[in-house]
Amino acid sequence: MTTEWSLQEAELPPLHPLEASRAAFGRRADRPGPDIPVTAASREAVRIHLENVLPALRSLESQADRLAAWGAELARRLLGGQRLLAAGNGGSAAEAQHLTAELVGRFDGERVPFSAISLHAESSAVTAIANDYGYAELFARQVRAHGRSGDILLLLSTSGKSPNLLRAAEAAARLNVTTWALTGPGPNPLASCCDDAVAIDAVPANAQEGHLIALHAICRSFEAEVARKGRAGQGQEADRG
Ligand SMILES: O=C(CO)[C@@H](O)[C@H](O)[C@H](O)[C@H](O)COP(=O)(O)O
Repeated sequence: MTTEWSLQEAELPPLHPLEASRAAFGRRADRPGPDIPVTAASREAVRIHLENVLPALRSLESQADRLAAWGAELARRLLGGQRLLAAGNGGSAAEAQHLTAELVGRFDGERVPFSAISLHAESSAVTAIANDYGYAELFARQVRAHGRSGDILLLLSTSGKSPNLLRAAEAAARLNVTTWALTGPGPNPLASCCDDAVAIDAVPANAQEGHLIALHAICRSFEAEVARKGRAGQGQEADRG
């Protein structure tokens, strides 16, 4: 802050506590919501949505060990030079991309980058494949291009029925690429045809929110395993002197 600016600030009259809160948060602190009318239907829709977050969380909690196992296994594979491929449609595409960004960039601390690709984010390949081979082939073709034996393919879907994800799982199986499905309520075709699945027992939008929590949980386990392997490696180095 420059001296000039600090002088100007000091000259301002002190804000009333309510005004200060308004300035900080952009709305009046004595009201629960924005200064626009809210209908009973809107309020009820929001209440129900928030209420439906809990079943998604409970469903995730009951599958915590599987999420921990996925994170640890993902760490072992990526540390061994394998790759994560991920895909989804719409909101699930955004979730998949969130995970690959955590792995290529970083999640919660400094570490090496890992190989992870969101297949739907390859815009030129996506438009070309959809245009030339049809939307159902979108991910299967990319799995055949990028997938190597021992890689992991994570497929995200609320319905578990999207044909392009089902075809991708089939293509992966032929290449010995491990398939994991993160879906809405099971049973569903995608969860059934993948090697392993976490199916969240909640309405679709809330299941989709649950997917982000699941991905971050996987990242926690992933980083714990990466750190554990790092410490074990350092121990071996020290033993060798
Ligand atoms: O985000 C949402 C709904 O929350 C939508 O964009 C949704 O992801 C799209 O309709 C998808 O095409 C649905 O595909 P899927 O989850 O059933 O595989």
